[in-house]
Amino acid sequence: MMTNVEHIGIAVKSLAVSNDLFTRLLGCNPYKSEAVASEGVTTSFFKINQTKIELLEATNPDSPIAKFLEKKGEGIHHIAFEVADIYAEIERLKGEGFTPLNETPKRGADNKLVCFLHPKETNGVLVELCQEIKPS
Ligand SMILES: CC[C@@H](C(=O)O)C(=O)SCCNC(=O)CCNC(=O)[C@H](O)C(C)(C)COP(=O)(O)OP(=O)(O)OC[C@H]1O[C@@H](n2cnc3c(N)ncnc32)[C@H](O)[C@@H]1OP(=O)(O)O
Ligand SMILES: [Co+2]
Repeated sequence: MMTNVEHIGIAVKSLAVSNDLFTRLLGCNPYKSEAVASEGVTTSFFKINQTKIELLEATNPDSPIAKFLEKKGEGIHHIAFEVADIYAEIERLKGEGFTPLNETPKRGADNKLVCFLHPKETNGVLVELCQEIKPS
């Protein structure tokens, strides 16, 4: 079950430039910056009440963010939905005819397990599912 929009991902050319821009825009500082090597990105996160914005900068030319910037330029890259049980949600979506890009959830930023759906299946919007990793 999807519970809420967990974050909106925005592809940027330069985190330094966009951190400054979003700090002035939102009136608050990013609360964390985190590199996720497996995705070829460095992120920074802003939070206003329950709304999270994830800025993403590419760390190598093969990164999905580098490709996106090349084709579409800076802008909204994905919408991430929080799910209660990512494994169950992947099975539910497969039953609805979707093909997750990664059937096995992978480690994302900000202590989350994540899974993506291709934008060609979802009206041109890259969808991310994410579930918080709880301490065992
Ligand atoms: C920080 C970790 C994590 C978190 O915890 O929050 C993240 O958010 S990581 C974010 C970066 N990682 C990903 O995006 C992983 C999932 N994405 C992918 O696997 C790929 O990007 C893709 C969606 C499969 C596309 O890859 P590929 O087919 O190799 O790229 P192309 O450049 O050839 O694009 C094909 C086609 O799709 C369009 N496209 C690509 N990305 C997007 C997008 N984000 N939104 C909308 N459309 C997208 C692209 O424009 C091409 O369209 P056409 O040119 O019309 O064919
Ligand atoms: Co994301």
